[in-house]
Amino acid sequence: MADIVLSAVDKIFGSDRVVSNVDLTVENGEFFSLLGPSGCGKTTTLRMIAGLETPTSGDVTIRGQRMNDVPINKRPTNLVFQKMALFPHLDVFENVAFGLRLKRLPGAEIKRKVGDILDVVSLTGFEKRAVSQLSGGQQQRVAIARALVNEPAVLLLDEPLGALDLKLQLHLQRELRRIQKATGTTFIYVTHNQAEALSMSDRLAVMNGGKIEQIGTPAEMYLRPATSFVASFIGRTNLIEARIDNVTSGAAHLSHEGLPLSVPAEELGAGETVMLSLRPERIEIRAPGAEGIDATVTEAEFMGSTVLYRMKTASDRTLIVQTLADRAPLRDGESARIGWAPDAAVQIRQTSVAEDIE
Ligand SMILES: Nc1ncnc2c1ncn2[C@@H]1O[C@H](COP(=O)(O)OP(=O)(O)OP(=O)(O)O)[C@@H](O)[C@H]1O
Repeated sequence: MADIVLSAVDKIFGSDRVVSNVDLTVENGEFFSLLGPSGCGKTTTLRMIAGLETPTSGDVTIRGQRMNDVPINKRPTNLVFQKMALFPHLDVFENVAFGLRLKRLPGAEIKRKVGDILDVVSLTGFEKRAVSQLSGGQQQRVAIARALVNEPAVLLLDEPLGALDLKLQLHLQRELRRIQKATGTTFIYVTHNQAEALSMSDRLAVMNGGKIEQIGTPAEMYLRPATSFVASFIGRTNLIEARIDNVTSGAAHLSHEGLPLSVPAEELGAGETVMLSLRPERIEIRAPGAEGIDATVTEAEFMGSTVLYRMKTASDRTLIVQTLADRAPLRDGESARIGWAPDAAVQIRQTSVAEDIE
């Protein structure tokens, strides 16, 4: 059963439509991320699921029940923010036990539940520790334990790792994924960090300007982006606009920089202009004289296992090329033969292009 369904949800603040016609289904037990740049409406969407905001129009349904008018404390959801306020005067055990004490559960049951959840978040042995004596990552795990101990059907997480350093973020990403699988809780995770969303999610939605651009698995989003925004926001890409030369048996043929490309044709015809995404790793550096074109390195970025080049072609176009760092890197100004397989690009719809934030 779907845990959460948003249908035609709009949120308007004053004259700003910050969430626009959002349709979304999250399945039971899924790790689902809302990914997008700052201000795209992902937090507002999460807050409407939590009950902190009311949709201007459309419906939010959780486990088959329409939630629009259900107050936050009556929803089967719990929220974890970037900076969780723990109770500084209570120890770890009491911070986690807080919600259970409010429910007046028997002491033995509270002890068992808190013990179980501290085990899940790898904090067994920290029960009596003051929260002020914990690291940032440990505090965030206490916050997550406090939310999970109430056994919510859905845990809503708004950039919960945003305030932590990179190493801790990477560690807790894996921990969160493990916790989610161990408890089977549905997670809806808001982030602007594409690497985080790709590595953790079963599926994700990319939002831009209040709208959902695409929903899919991480591999689908990367390998078959639907729009120019998704192609440029998730990973890097070369966006190519080209005219179709001819169409044969379901494939449209065109060329870029004189090299052939083809995409499944469906409803395309010769002469039409299409937009394609050609990932940097699909462009190969070839031996001198091999089939391809010559291009000159204008910038080389050594990234460890790979090298990223910006290369200029004879017609003064820049292509981004990424190769394994298994050969001596090309230097600025050096020229090389490059090429690609005809099926290296995918067709996309033109929307906006994500700004390079790196
Ligand atoms: N209560 C409010 N009143 C007016 N405008 C708001 C309110 N809350 C959010 N907004 C606006 O709605 C837009 C979307 O905000 P939202 O917080 O949902 O974005 P976001 O994608 O989560 O961004 P970020 O990652 O920066 O938090 C922003 O332009 C924001 O300024």
